[in-house]
Amino acid sequence: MKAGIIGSGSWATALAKILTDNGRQIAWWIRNEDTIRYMQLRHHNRHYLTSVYFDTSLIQLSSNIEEVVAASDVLVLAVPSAFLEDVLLQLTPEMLEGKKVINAIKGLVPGNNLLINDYLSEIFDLPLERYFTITGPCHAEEVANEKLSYLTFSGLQETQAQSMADMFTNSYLQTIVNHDVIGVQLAAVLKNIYALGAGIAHGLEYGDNFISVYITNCFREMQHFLEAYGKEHTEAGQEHNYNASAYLGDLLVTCYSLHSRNRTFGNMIGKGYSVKAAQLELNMIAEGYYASKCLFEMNLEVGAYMPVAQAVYTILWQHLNPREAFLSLEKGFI
Ligand SMILES: NC(=O)C1=CN([C@@H]2O[C@H](COP(=O)(O)OP(=O)(O)OC[C@H]3O[C@@H](n4cnc5c(N)ncnc54)[C@H](O)[C@@H]3O)[C@@H](O)[C@H]2O)C=CC1
Ligand SMILES: O=C(CO)COP(=O)(O)O
Repeated sequence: MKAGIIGSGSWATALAKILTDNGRQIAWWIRNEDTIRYMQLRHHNRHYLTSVYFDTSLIQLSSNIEEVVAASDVLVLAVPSAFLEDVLLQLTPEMLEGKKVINAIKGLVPGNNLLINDYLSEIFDLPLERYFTITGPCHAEEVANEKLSYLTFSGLQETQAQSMADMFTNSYLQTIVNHDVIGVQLAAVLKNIYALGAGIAHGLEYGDNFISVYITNCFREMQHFLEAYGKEHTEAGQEHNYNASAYLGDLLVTCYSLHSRNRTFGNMIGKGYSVKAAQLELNMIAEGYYASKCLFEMNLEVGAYMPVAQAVYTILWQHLNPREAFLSLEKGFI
């Protein structure tokens, strides 16, 4: 099974490293011709995870996405959610016929608030049986340094998810499989919002004691949302272990790790930067910014009690003063 990676940011680069470290041939779509030429010449990505060197004899590099799709059995989506539509609009449903898709994006499609599987089903007729996700607490920078990490592969059928996971498993990368292909995506979207909020709290100079209480409450809120969403949208009677690393673990790492772009972005907001200034300074994508709006709109239908996610949305999109927002959150925490 040959994988085609779509995207060339830090996560795409980390996933390409894992696959090629495992001796796998990959096709890799990189938007920018200069980045491709540089990779061919110097064997690394000039912009992201620059310490990672590749055996380029294993890689078919192309800025033509059709070529990469045609050469692959399974596509790994790893562009930030905000650019996904632009990238995929270059494809047609026929080009995806028979292909499997692994979504590594932790976000919803902005504008229509769709989960990536719903978007792929609507536009490309991709059935959920051919759709898988990669989630879990895993910063690309630690993959670059081969620090032991765990990724969860989800799919409707665990045996198929296992065959996706097997391509990635190695000495520094353990894999876990589950069938909660919808729940893990929502957990990943939510944890980005909460990590952004943890950054805001940090920027406001709350201490470790408060932040642990904050995260505890976020975890409860995450479960409320997943349960409320699940009642409407997934098969009844499915039990989920929210204490697993794809849910709780990713919330923890993103709220605490200094690698987190969401936390860093939030920290700047807490310190008084405007959204625009924080985006310019970060120069990378904080998915939680887009996710907070998508989630707010989605929750108008789902109706879960989401005071933290709502506070983050109101700070970022409606200019609520972060200090005031956190003062009112403080009162409701347990
Ligand atoms: N970085 C990480 O440690 C992890 C990231 N993810 C997820 O992976 C996804 C991708 O994030 P990263 O690779 O970290 O982002 P990044 O900020 O490292 O890279 C951004 C990428 O977007 C590309 N880009 C910029 N403008 C574009 C445009 N107009 N059209 C198409 N592409 C454009 C850039 O060339 C670059 O490849 C996100 O959903 C993120 O949540 C998931 C797990 C870990
Ligand atoms: O998803 C991630 C870690 O699991 C990456 O989080 P950030 O986008 O906040 O860096």
